[in-house]
Amino acid sequence: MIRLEHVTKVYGKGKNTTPALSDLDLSIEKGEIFGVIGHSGAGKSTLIRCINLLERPTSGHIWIDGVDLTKLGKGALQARRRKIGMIFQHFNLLSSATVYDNIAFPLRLAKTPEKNIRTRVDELLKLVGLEAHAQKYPAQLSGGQKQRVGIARALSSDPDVLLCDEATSALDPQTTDSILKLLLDINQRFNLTIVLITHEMNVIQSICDRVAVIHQGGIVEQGPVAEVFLKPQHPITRDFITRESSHSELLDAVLAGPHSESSLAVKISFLGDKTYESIMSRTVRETGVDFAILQGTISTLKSVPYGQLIVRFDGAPDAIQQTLDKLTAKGLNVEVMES
Ligand SMILES: Nc1ncnc2c1ncn2[C@@H]1O[C@H](COP(=O)(O)OP(=O)(O)OP(=O)(O)O)[C@@H](O)[C@H]1O
Repeated sequence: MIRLEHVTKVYGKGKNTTPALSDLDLSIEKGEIFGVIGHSGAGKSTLIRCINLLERPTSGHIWIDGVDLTKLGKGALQARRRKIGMIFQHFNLLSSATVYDNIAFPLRLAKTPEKNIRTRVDELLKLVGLEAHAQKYPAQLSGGQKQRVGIARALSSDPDVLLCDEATSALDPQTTDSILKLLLDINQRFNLTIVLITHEMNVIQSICDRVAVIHQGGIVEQGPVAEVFLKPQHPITRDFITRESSHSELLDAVLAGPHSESSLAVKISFLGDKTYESIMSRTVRETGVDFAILQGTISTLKSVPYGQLIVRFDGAPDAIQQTLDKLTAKGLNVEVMES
């Protein structure tokens, strides 16, 4: 549905230029929630703003439903943009307008009759759970409520794509969860394609179907979220995932602590039903190695259970290797740790 082809963006002119995106290709399917994650300055905002041409690429093409946006004239681009909603980290609401008027704003711009506006705004207020706040001003709302207004406003012209620019970065964890749930609900109810950028892996983990990791203006890794979590290939991806799984200094200390020469620290990841099976105990019974649990976590990737166990195996090297092979053959992801 959305395709970025050889997109390059360089800010500035002459000697004073900053490269932001370099020959970037990306495909996003209709109805999916696609996350782009990267560190500060990686090019996330530039990328998402290129999708609706808020930022025009220096070169390359942006295709949406087979139409190259970079080739559209002003009027046609404006019409297409109306079908691409966007929400922002700092909400970008009109402070002097009520919640109702903020949501009505794009409809008034499009010269929609007031009667139709009322029906649509009432629907949207209900959808985002703000029926009781229609006449309030943004300053009277919490961050989460402001973002709900942002979402309602973005949906007012019934878009087929919603772009989310760090939409939860200014919110506390609990409010973040409620906004992510709302986005997931909207995606499922209306088959709306959602593209979000974030620097937080938990956002990707909670609602995304696929993820791309951006670094220095290029995509270094992408795939279904479960696949990328289980087998991260690029060091930047590993870094994001490790931090998310609370790979703490405490764990580093435990890994470096006293242990026998014959032991080996291993990270084992489980997905789906395997999370509940007693694969570990059955395997070590077969191979005769001992193990100590150093850390264990369980969470979900969207709604799929996902577990991670860091253990230290103790036994003959052959028996440990056999254990690792058996765990891998049983579908677990096994990664030997450094110390
Ligand atoms: N308007 C601009 N003019 C000049 N350089 C810019 C502009 N906007 C972004 N850049 C530069 O482009 C690069 C990518 O910036 P971008 O904002 O896209 O990254 P980001 O991943 O969104 O970062 P952050 O998470 O900090 O917002 C950075 O080097 C940044 O300094």
